[in-house]
Amino acid sequence: MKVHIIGGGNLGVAIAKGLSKFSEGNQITVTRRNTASILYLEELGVTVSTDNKHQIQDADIIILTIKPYQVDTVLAEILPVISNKVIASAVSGLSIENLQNKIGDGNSAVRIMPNIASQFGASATCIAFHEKNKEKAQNTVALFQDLGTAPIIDEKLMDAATVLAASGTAFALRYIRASMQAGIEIGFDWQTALAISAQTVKGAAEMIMEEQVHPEQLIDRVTTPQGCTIAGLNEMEMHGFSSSLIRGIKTSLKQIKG
Ligand SMILES: NC(=O)C1=CN([C@@H]2O[C@H](COP(=O)(O)OP(=O)(O)OC[C@H]3O[C@@H](n4cnc5c(N)ncnc54)[C@H](OP(=O)(O)O)[C@@H]3O)[C@@H](O)[C@H]2O)C=CC1
Ligand SMILES: O=C(O)[C@@H]1CCC=N1
Repeated sequence: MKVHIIGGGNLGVAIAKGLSKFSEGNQITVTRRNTASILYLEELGVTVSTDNKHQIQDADIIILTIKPYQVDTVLAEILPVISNKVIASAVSGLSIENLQNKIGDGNSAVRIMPNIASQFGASATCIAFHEKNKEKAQNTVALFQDLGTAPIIDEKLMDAATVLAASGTAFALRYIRASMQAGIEIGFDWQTALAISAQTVKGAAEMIMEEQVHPEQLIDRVTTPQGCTIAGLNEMEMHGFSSSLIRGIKTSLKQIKG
């Protein structure tokens, strides 16, 4: 597939790198105004351009990874030269209806919410589209399945998906950082503490995905009666571990909804 990514920043580059490594048979173009910092992508076979219209007529999917306030400018530039295109937008807060109105009936809007782990083929990319665009959205779904998981969700959950799956990457990293900091206090240098913390989170996530059970069932396998794990967990909960995460996620959601 010919994939045209407009907005070669944090997310656009992560998707381009992921596609170049985990998805076969694609030709990828990434655009931004100042390309100096992403020219290295050319070594991965990615075309880098400052021209948003560069061979865009040939694209099978146009992916928007720009900020919300950049959308109108970019669309004003590309709409005169495209027709019958799928435009997959990762722009947070931009509804399918709004995007479809902007791009007109001649093109099809799909909403995607990847995260930066796309780069490692490990994103949880939620995807939403209107029923009438179901067929046209299938290429997008296939593409993001190569970059991790790509559940199709009801659009009304898209803001929630943004917080859980995209912001969630930062939340998970903050857990790892805190664990690392504790690791230093109890005797490790930061590199060793970080490596242990990251691998431990990866292992826990792999168990959940493999066994598909409620986390508490696995936690029960770790918590020896009168042992150190339950003592630590109870102390964490006393200080609001779960409730602070839940409150943080709900606050993020409020921020998106405005
Ligand atoms: N970062 C993340 O983890 C996630 C982000 N998102 C959403 O994705 C979008 C992008 O986020 P993020 O990657 O973090 O933002 P960045 O600021 O890192 O990337 C946006 C890019 O767009 C480029 N850009 C701006 N104007 C234009 C233009 N006219 N034509 C072409 N490119 C342009 C900018 O480069 P230049 O200035 O050189 O043109 C910049 O590199 C946002 O809407 C965000 O909400 C969604 C999920 C996850
Ligand atoms: O923080 C943000 O607003 C964007 C959307 C999700 C991840 N980054």
